[in-house]
Amino acid sequence: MFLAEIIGVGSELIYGDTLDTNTSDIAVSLLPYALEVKRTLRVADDIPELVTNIREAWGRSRLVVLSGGLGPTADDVTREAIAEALGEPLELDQTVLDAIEAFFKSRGRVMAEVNRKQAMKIPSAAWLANPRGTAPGWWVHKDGKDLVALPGPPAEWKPMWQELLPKLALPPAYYYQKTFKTFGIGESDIAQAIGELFKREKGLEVGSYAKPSGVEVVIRGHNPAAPALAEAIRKRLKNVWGEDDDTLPQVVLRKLEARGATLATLESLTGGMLGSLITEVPGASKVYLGGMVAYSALAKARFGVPEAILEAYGTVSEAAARAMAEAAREVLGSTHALATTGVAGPDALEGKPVGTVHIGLAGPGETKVFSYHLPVVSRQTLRQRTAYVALGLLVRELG
Ligand SMILES: NC(=O)c1ccc[n+]([C@@H]2O[C@H](COP(=O)(O)O)[C@@H](O)[C@H]2O)c1
Repeated sequence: MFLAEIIGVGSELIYGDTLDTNTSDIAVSLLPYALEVKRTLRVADDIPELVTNIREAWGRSRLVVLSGGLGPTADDVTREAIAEALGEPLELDQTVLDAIEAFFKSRGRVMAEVNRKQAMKIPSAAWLANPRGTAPGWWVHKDGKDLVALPGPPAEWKPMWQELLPKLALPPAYYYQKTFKTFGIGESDIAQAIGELFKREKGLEVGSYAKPSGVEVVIRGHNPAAPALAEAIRKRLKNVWGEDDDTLPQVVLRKLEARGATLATLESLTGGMLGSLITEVPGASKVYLGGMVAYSALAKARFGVPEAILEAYGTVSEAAARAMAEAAREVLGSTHALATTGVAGPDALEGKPVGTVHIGLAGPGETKVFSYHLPVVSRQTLRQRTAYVALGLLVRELG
């Protein structure tokens, strides 16, 4: 297998002003080829640092892809760094300069002098047109290898890259990937269940990843034995609610729709997150009647939670969660309802510690309440986790 390396360029990637998704998106796009991406880098807008890294990557790899640093300002130095690393001069291309000027004119603006540098390239590079921006990319094919420089904005580089990929004539390879999505079990239990099948060998990799919607198990690799391994792992996993691109809200809605059921929500702790997750799915209206955010005791009472329950047990209680789910089901006339209540912090509430969560699930038969002490990472993650747990519980209940 040949190596491919991907370098994200920009100080903003190092400090997190912009989260780097480009290097992994490019790595994923290379999976169907016989190239191995063993490292991706993020490098500051610093010529010496870039030159060193480009030289190293170019020395050992079949393909080097850079993203970012092709803008017009002083901190955009990818072109200069490639020129120095490959030992070639930068030359102005009048045709490209005219095209950049025309791009500005078409938007009723005048090209600034700084944009001139975007029309510079080294002799061995071919231009990659960028119809969505002013920064054209470069494609260098030299010594049987390729180096590609793409602009940073995804809306600009993605179509350019899609067009270029077939032209690079990269060696194709068999590739398989399967993701199993689980609910309600931890990573260590999953490792236990998978046992000796949890392997990492040449061209075959099993990984488990904790996500807000539960632990995901991924089987991937270029090895033709991958599908059989995935099948064997699937047999050992319990609580799988979906695969690959499935999302929890999607699966909830699909299952409810299949049985002609409808859903309502009454949210306190999650303040609308549950409704928001559900309504992300196109066609949610076929199943989701709606929901209410009842953050105060007053709102809970107005939506039909008996005041006596709130007074006797508090708003963060099993009894409140039960009454909330039943009230939602009653008020909207749905077959099913979910309710959330809990303490997101920073302080304890009603004598209950941060992380206390009660989820009410009302169905045509009975109402169930699930109570948790979720790990307190932050207010936001606790609330998000609660919304996903509520959906996971409903999926499990629906079978
Ligand atoms: N019944 C509920 O779930 C409910 C409603 C309002 C606030 N709270 C909690 O009370 C505490 C104080 O709330 P605020 O930080 O929104 O003022 C937080 O921990 C919050 O999560 C819980």
